[in-house]
Amino acid sequence: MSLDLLIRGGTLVTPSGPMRADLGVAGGQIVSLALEVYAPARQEVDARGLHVFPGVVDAHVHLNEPGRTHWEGFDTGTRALAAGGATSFLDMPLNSSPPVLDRATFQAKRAAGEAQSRLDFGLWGGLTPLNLSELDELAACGVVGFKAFMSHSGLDEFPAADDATLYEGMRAARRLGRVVATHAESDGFTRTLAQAARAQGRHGARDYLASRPPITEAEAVSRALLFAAETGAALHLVHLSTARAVLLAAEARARGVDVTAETCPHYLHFTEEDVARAGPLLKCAPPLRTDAEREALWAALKAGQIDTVGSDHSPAPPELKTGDDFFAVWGGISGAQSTLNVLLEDGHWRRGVPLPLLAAVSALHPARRFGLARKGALRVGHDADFALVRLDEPFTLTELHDRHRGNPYRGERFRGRVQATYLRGQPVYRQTSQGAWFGDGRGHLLTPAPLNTAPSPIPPGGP
Ligand SMILES: NC(=O)NC(NC(N)=O)C(=O)[O-]
Ligand SMILES: [Zn+2]
Ligand SMILES: [Zn+2]
Repeated sequence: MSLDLLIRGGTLVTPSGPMRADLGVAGGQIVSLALEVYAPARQEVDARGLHVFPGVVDAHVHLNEPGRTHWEGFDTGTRALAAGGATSFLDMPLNSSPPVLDRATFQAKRAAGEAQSRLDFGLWGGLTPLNLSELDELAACGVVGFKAFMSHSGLDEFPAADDATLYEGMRAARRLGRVVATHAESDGFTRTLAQAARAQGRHGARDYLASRPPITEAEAVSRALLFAAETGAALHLVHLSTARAVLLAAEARARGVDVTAETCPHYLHFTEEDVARAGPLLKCAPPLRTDAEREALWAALKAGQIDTVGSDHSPAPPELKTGDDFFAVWGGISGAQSTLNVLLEDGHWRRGVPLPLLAAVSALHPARRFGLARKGALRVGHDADFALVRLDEPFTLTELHDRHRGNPYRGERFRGRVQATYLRGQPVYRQTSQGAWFGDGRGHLLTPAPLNTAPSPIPPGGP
C-alpha cells in the first residue's frame, strides 16, 4: 500500500509504554505502526529524537462563538489548541450567545465551528431549568453530553440547575445514553459567603478565595454523585479542584456509580499564592487552592483517580478581566495552549508521572468517555491525530495564539515543546524558525458513539 505520510523513527507514546516505531498514514488514518514501515510514502517526516503523542482531546473549552467571538472564537481558540498539541475538543454550551440549549442553537454553533474550527470538535448541550424538554432534540443533534451548573454560571441566560432539574436531567441523560457534566459548587454556600464578604466591603482576591472553600465543592460533588447513583446516569465531574472531591468520586465509582473526574492544568500548576500575585487572570471557579492541595491532586492523578485533564479555557476581553472588585471580574482562565506543557513539565519532569498516563488523561480517556471512537490513541484504524514533541527542550512560553494578550501562562518555563500537530494526517501547526505556521484545513463535527462505560484505567505507575 502506498502511504500519504510516514512518520519515521519517533518514540510513540502508546498505552503500554513508549515505543520506537514508524507510523504510516493513508486516507487520514493510521494504517501501519511497526518498528520499520517499508511502504512508499508521498511524504516522510524524520521524527528521530521526538516523541509522538496522541493528539490532545480537550473535553472542556469555551470558544464562545457565535455571539461572543470577541471573547474567544473557533479560529483563535483552535490555533492555541493546535499549538499545544490538541487535535480535537469539546466545546461548552456557554458562553456563546445564545447558549446551546436546543436544536436551533446547536445548529448555529455547529455552523460556526464548521466554518472556523481548525480542529475536530464535539458540542456539549446545556442542562438548565429552561430546556429540560429539549434534551431529546439535543441528543438527536449529536451533543456529547449535557452540562449543568450547580451554582451561578456568571450568565443569567444559562441558569443553574436546581436539584429537581439536575435529577430529571440525569434521568433523561441515562435514557438518551449521554453523559451529564456538572460544575459542582454549592450555590447556597457560595452565594451566602460571597454576600457576607461583599456586605463587609471585603472584595479582594483572598476574600474571593475564602468565599469558595473546599467544602462547597465536596458538598455539591456528593449531591451530584447521589443523583447519579439514584438515576444510573453517567456523571462527569468537571474541573475538580480538591483531592477530597476526587476521592468522593473514586469511592462512588467503587460502589458502581458511573462517574469520571476531570481536573484542569491550572489546579496542577498554580496555587492561591499565584492568584494573589497575578490577579484576575487567575480568577476561576472553583478557585485555585493551596500548594498542599495541588500536591494532593498530583498524587490522585498518579493513583489513576483523575480520568481526564481539560483546559477549561475560558477567556474574556481585558476590560472584563480588570477591576478592584475581585467578585465582579469575569472568572475563567486562558489555558487552551498549555495543557500538554503543564502535564510534561509538572507531571513528567518534576514528579515522574509516566508518559502513558499523561497521554491517557489528555487523550485516551476523554475520547473513550465521550464516545469518540477514532480518537485518543496511536492505533491502526484511528484517525492520524498526533503531536510531535521534543520532550527535553526547555522554552519560555511567549508566543500564545488565543484571542487576548492576558494569559497567566505567558512567561512560564516548560520542558517539552510541541514541534508539530497533525489532524487526520494533515499538518495543522508547525513550529518554524520564523515562528508558528498554521495549516488552513477545517475540522469536522464529532458525534458520540453510544455511551461507553467508565474508561479502562491505566495501571497506576504505568504498565
Ligand atoms: N462561564 C464560564 O466560562 N465558566 C467557567 N469559568 C470558570 N471555571 O471560572 C466554568 O467552567 O465554570
Ligand atoms: Zn464550570
Ligand atoms: Zn468551563
